Amino acid sequence: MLNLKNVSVSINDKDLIQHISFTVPEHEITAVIGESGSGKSTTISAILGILPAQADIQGEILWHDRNILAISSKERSTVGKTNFFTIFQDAANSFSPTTKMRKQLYMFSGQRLGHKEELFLSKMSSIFKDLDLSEDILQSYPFELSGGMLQRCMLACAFYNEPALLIADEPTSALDMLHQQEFIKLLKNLNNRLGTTILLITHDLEMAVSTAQSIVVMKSGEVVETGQASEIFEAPKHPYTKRLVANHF
Ligand SMILES: Nc1ncnc2c1ncn2[C@@H]1O[C@H](COP(=O)(O)OP(=O)(O)OP(=O)(O)O)[C@@H](O)[C@H]1O
Repeated sequence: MLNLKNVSVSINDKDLIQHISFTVPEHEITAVIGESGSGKSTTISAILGILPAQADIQGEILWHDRNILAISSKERSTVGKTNFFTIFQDAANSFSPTTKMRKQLYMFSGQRLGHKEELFLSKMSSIFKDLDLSEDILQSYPFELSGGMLQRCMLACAFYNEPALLIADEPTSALDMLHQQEFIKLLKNLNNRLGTTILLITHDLEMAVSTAQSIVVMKSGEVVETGQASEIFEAPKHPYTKRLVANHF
């Protein structure tokens, strides 16, 4: 479904990622792992079409066999809006501090799909129950909620949108261990229940192996290894992956 072929990004002649190729199979969870600066965020920005204006991008990003790098920015934005949903690292930064959660959650879900507020409230209320979130949250400002709650609110929007592809960019790095585990459980639940394809970006190999079916390992702007999570864990091939596995387990 999502297929990156030979994707390279440079800014002012500096190579950020080089000849990246990997596939994100439909209905599966794929994790991209790599140390800081390996090019994970650049890869996500390339998929979402949010690279800085001065960036030069080469290669193909195929969404259901359609190269989204070769279509107009208007078409691209429609493809993104109707198929992708992204959860970023720190949910607190995704919400405006001066607007109550009800309005913001509506904006990220019901409004995005053209739903009236009534429909939004009934659908969101059942999602809140599933995620064990109190409806009082709707009347709160973001600063009144914990990081874990805000991140779960973003996930509630993902459940609402039922995107074909959910991109989760280091979604648990601002959470403590307990909330990390809870969040990953909910992410798996979304994948199980709705068949949502998930691209999880993380620097945590342990989380990648326990969450994803496939893993893409990045280092210095390149993909050095891809494979089933069990293969990567049991028989890593690239020296960098071997080091990662040895250090984590
Ligand atoms: N706008 C930019 N201009 C120039 N260089 C950039 C820009 N954005 C990122 N880079 C460089 O590109 C490389 C890849 O960065 P990127 O943020 O994609 O890595 P990452 O794996 O996501 O790291 P992290 O886990 O720290 O977010 C790094 O060397 C970074 O300094």
